[in-house]
Amino acid sequence: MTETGGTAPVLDLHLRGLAYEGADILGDISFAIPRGQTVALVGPSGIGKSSLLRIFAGLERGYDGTCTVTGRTAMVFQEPTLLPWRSLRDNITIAAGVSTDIADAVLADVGLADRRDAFPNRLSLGQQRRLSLARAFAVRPDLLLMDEPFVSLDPQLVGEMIALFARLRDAYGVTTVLVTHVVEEARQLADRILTLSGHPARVASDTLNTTQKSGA
Ligand SMILES: Nc1ncnc2c1ncn2[C@@H]1O[C@H](COP(=O)(O)OP(=O)(O)OP(=O)(O)O)[C@@H](O)[C@H]1O
Repeated sequence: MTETGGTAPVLDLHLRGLAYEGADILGDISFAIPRGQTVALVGPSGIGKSSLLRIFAGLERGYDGTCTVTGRTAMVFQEPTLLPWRSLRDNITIAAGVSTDIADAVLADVGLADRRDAFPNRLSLGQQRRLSLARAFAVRPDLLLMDEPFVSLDPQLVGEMIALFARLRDAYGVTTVLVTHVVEEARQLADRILTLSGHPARVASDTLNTTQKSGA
């Protein structure tokens, strides 16, 4: 999945620091992510993984440094954050530039084509997660940010979601940052594993993953 090919990185980070209420959370962290790469961001609870993801998403402004993202971002959260009063299709078309045709195509991609007029509260947890993935892919993001997207699912569903994500990522060729505390998920999905540690957090290791199972 890694395509460096001389193009500008999708993400270029030069962070000098992020503090909340006077407490230094993130320190000096610099790296770039080439187009097409899947990066797993790992580290202990509370280290600042979600904070870093929020910086990438443009949701966190109070940091020192620069973060340049080339193109569109989409985010998949731990919880699906769906709009219960809108149909599945309308949950997807709410994003700017997403037509009903695109919504229907992406719903078919995740196996929910026949449920497009249903409401999210009629879906199983697994279906809700699939809808959440569909919504993110529908905007054709240049950078997909996923914050523990497979948490609190049973092991069979985790396996299905990992396979679905890998299939969509390969089909759409999207660059991804996946926050996870599950080492096996990182090994299965990532081209590269960035580990945060310390207070304030820095990159403790940045390694290419040679054990990735293709197609998950
Ligand atoms: N808006 C905020 N205001 C104050 N402190 C915050 C805020 N957001 C996060 N923190 C603190 O910053 C630190 C890093 O939080 P963050 O959620 O980024 O960690 P994390 O590595 O994603 O943790 P986890 O794996 O448990 O989700 C934690 O100590 C957290 O309590």
